[in-house]
Amino acid sequence: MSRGLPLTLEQLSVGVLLTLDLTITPGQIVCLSGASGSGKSRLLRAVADLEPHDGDVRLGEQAQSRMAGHLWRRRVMLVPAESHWWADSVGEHFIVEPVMDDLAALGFEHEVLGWQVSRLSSGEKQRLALLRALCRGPSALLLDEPTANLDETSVHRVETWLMARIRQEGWPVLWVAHDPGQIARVADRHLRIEARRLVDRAANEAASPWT
Ligand SMILES: Nc1ncnc2c1ncn2[C@@H]1O[C@H](COP(=O)(O)OP(=O)(O)OP(=O)(O)O)[C@@H](O)[C@H]1O
Repeated sequence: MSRGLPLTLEQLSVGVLLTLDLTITPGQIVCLSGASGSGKSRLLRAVADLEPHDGDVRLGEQAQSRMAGHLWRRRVMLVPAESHWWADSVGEHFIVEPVMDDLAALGFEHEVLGWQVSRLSSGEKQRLALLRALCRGPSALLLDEPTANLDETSVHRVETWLMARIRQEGWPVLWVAHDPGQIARVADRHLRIEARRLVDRAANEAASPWT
């Protein structure tokens, strides 16, 4: 591992969130929790340079402010809670064809690439959007509730697959999660938005999703 680059938030502020400083090391999963509307998705969008913000983000030595947004997002890959699909078939959305091991790990056969997007369930869309993002060769991942639409078995399957790929590739990861069980399973560090700041919480600390 550790062939990846660190992702560093420097004096970042977006919306009501106060200035944030954070370094995510290669292969590290930082889970981000917080009440609904506390600013988790906006923070991820700012790190992806999709939302106006103050401060800067660095991937290794590369500053977001000195790179075109579309090039930055190829490296710092946001997987939003709601995936976007623009072509008719699943396969048309993959720049690089996924390997069988990854398809199988997510519960798909190769033929899924020929399926029409219109027939996909919300859980199938979510798993395929994750796979599509990882196939693009990112250097860092921003995951916004990546298992929100999945049943319990699929949640565990996706977590196992994601963690293995993250460790293998050395991606720094910011992962928005509501479920304390998931945070306990996947987080190397747990940050919670409280009173407009990021507060360190124990990864296995139970937290009400409403507070
Ligand atoms: N472009 C914008 N301009 C102003 N306010 C915005 C903008 N986008 C989002 N907001 C507001 O910022 C707040 C944080 O939104 P955000 O989507 O980040 O919440 P969240 O923590 O991800 O919530 P949830 O867990 O419900 O998804 C919300 O009150 C939202 O209405």
